[in-house]
Amino acid sequence: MFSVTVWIFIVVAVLAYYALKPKKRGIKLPGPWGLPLVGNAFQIGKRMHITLAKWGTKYGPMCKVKLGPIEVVLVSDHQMAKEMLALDAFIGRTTPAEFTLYEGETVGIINSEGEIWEQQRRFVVRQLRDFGFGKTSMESIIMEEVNELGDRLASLKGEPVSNMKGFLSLATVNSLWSIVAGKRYSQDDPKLRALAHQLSGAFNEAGENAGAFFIMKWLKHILPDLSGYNAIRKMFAELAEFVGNTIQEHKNTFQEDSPRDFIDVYLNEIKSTTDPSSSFHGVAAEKQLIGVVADLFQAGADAMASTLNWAILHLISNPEILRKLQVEIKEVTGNSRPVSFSDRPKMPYSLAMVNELLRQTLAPFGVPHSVLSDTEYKGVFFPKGTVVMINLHFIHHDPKLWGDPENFRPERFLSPDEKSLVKVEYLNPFMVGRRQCPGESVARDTIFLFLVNLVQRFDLLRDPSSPELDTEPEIGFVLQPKPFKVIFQERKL
Ligand code: HEM
Repeated sequence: MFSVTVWIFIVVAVLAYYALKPKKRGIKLPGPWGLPLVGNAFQIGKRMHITLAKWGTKYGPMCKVKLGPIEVVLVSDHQMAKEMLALDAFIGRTTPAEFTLYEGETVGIINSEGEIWEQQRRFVVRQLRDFGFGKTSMESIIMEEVNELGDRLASLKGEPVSNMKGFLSLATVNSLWSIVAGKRYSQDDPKLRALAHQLSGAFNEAGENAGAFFIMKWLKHILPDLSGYNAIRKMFAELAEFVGNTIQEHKNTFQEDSPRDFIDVYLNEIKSTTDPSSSFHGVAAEKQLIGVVADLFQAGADAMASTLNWAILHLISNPEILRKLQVEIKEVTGNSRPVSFSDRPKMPYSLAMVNELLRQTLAPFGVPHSVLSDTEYKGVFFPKGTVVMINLHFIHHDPKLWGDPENFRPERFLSPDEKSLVKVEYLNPFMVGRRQCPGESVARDTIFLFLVNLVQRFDLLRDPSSPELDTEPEIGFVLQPKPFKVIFQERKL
């Protein structure tokens, strides 16, 4: 045991150390007071987007929130968000190592930074923009899924559907899988169900159960099962193995001069890369490919299915919107053919509907950013590593910008005569700046084609035996509709 003198010496030494240690400049911003270790976790509660919307109003365009021990700068002003995300200093990522594909290794786009991110992102943006392998176009791939989904819904002959999201997930995973891996399944094939679970469902389940762990990562050492840590690592290991096997199958049948899909084009890029410093060089690049494929599914498949699921719920809650869509579709196609991409310029109401759906904001804060190097913005000092979150749901529901944000009203994106679409600069569901979602056009194209073609073929009705419809989102990281039932009644066109 130490003597009293030694104790006094230790205490004085520790106090002197902290007193004399050079102070790192903190972030000087207003914000709610938090507890040590857990920060504002208890004040935030289960509906984080609602609490952070209140703080956005109370503390202004930039404030400081503590998620566990992590200080986060919350940006609640669209103009500021736009300016900040255009600056190189703010495009870092902050995803904890435990939540990445290979714990602590940088692969793919979403969680990478620097050269790897630049190279992988540039490649993906180019491939998604110039999409087309052989004779396959993006439109034909999406329409194949739209038509099969329509046939499946028609075969129910008016039976209420209680798992609309399930139907939509199979269709959107199938279309992304066709783009990425050149293969589609029948939508009732159990192999597709397994694929959808592996590529996006398991990620959501593991993520939803790990909310507390995300904030308090030390939980993994004491409660690896209960905290969700083990489930997350298992999910990533299975995902990497699954995508790795698909890539191996491609390598076995690969023909350099006739790429069939995204994976083949990527394998070609690896083959032609001679620069050893490139992330496309050699065997290591195959890990990058696994990371990129995993990113495309985790970022894309569920977001599209969930947005369409919201569309169905809003259509049965607002039959007037359904009618307006059907009128526009009839005017453009005469209902004698399906709607195609080329019809879009003549369909302002349908495009406004897509915008209004995206305004609902599935991921209320997008994907958090981090500061790459000490920097100053608007007189505020941001130390390297500061986490920055955009209060996107708040911006998309700020009464000062939208007037009646609580109403679902596609007309807000139309000119007063409702004949043309109006660009609204504070609608940014795909975020802005250098990290802006590279899947925006795939997402918009997919949502548009599914929505208008389903609405052309069916009347959507609420199930009279179901309780009142509720358009408040379910509690969770991602804002999903609460369970509902819908009846698809085929129209006589
Ligand atoms: C409704 C559909 C979608 C929405 C609302 C959406 C939204 C977003 C948002 C908010 C971000 C974060 C941007 C940032 O960090 O500032 C993002 C990133 C990303 N999205 Fe999407 N997305 C959708 C669909 C897709 C699709 C279909 C794909 C792929 C085909 C995709 C691929 C990605 C990727 C790879 C990133 C990471 C970009 C980077 O870190 O550089 N997304 N998305």
